Amino acid sequence: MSTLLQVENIECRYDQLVITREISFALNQGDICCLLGPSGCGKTTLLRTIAGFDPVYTGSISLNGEVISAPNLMVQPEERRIGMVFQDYALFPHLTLAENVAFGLRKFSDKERKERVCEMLDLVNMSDLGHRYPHELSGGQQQRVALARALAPRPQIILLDEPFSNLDFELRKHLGLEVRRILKSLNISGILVTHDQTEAFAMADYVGVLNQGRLQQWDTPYNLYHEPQNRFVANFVGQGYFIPGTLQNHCNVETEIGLIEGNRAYPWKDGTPVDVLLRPDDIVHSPEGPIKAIVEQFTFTGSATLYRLKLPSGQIVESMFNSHAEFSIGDTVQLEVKADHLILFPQPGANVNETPSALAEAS
Ligand SMILES: Nc1ncnc2c1ncn2[C@@H]1O[C@H](COP(=O)(O)OP(=O)(O)OP(=O)(O)O)[C@@H](O)[C@H]1O
Repeated sequence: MSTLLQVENIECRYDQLVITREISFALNQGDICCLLGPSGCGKTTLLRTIAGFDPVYTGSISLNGEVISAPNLMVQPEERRIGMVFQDYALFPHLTLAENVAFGLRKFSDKERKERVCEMLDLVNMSDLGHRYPHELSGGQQQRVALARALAPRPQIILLDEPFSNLDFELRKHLGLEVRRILKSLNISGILVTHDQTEAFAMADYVGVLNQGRLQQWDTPYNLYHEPQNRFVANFVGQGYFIPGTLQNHCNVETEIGLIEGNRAYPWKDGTPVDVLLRPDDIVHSPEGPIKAIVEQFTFTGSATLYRLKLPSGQIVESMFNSHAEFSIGDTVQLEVKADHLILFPQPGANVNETPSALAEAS
């Protein structure tokens, strides 16, 4: 597979204010990625920079091996073969849907333009509605037309800036999967900006987690959840709580709920104070289980119920119970830990005293 987009060590600024720094990632032809992060972390700035609306201060962006952004170099947005889909659809209200889709096709012949408009409206399941105006459509329909318009000039890559955030939950889920299907069927790459993790996981092959203008991790959804590289990613992606403990034999942790056994070695000395990440699926309801906790809160989700539980020390953990196991706030429940691998971080200020040779021995 060939690299389509290469973002190398870019820094973006508004005036002298640094917004994103040291951002690097690459996207292969046909891959869909997502930029995920809290409000204000720089997702839209990064997207606008890739689109060519904003310059880079350092580093470079290349598309198909050609540099399109570097300090003092900025290929114009319309020359980049990059399509954009915005949160507010941004359709031209005075043009019909067909005219909206045809808008970027001025260089095509009349015949080609007509064919392309039909093909694109068909692709987004709107072929019967080409004569309508945007105000005659629902939000979901308008966003489909916006996608058709962005895809019509055959871009190499589509940038989607929170495209579903004005839509209700069910429609977002449905449209997200549909957009993925459409992009995959055309082998067109996409970059989606969102702060909705479920959307990112459902749509993207790779997710870049940003915080305060820096890329924290670029990885598959599976790895972000199971192998977070730092505390920010561990907290931001998925649910879960850290509980404190001390490292033993490089892989196990002694905690208030007993010895939690891990199956991988960490390079820190025995006795290092660590925090263990426990996801709701790492702690399971077990009527004979050795751990007792009090129900603080619960959220019924249908097939399962997420319980927020207080351990004797006051430490909070979460656990996903089968929804048939019903408990009320204040009830005592029994639990056991079933974590197959442990995600540990040294406690802030801990002297970790890394010992690579000990790691080799332990593993
Ligand atoms: N035109 C601008 N001039 C100056 N500062 C800006 C400009 N646009 C954005 N910023 C600032 O840059 C930072 C990053 O904004 P950006 O819109 O990229 O974040 P975001 O992650 O997309 O946030 P959100 O999820 O809320 O849309 C913010 O602090 C914002 O105030």
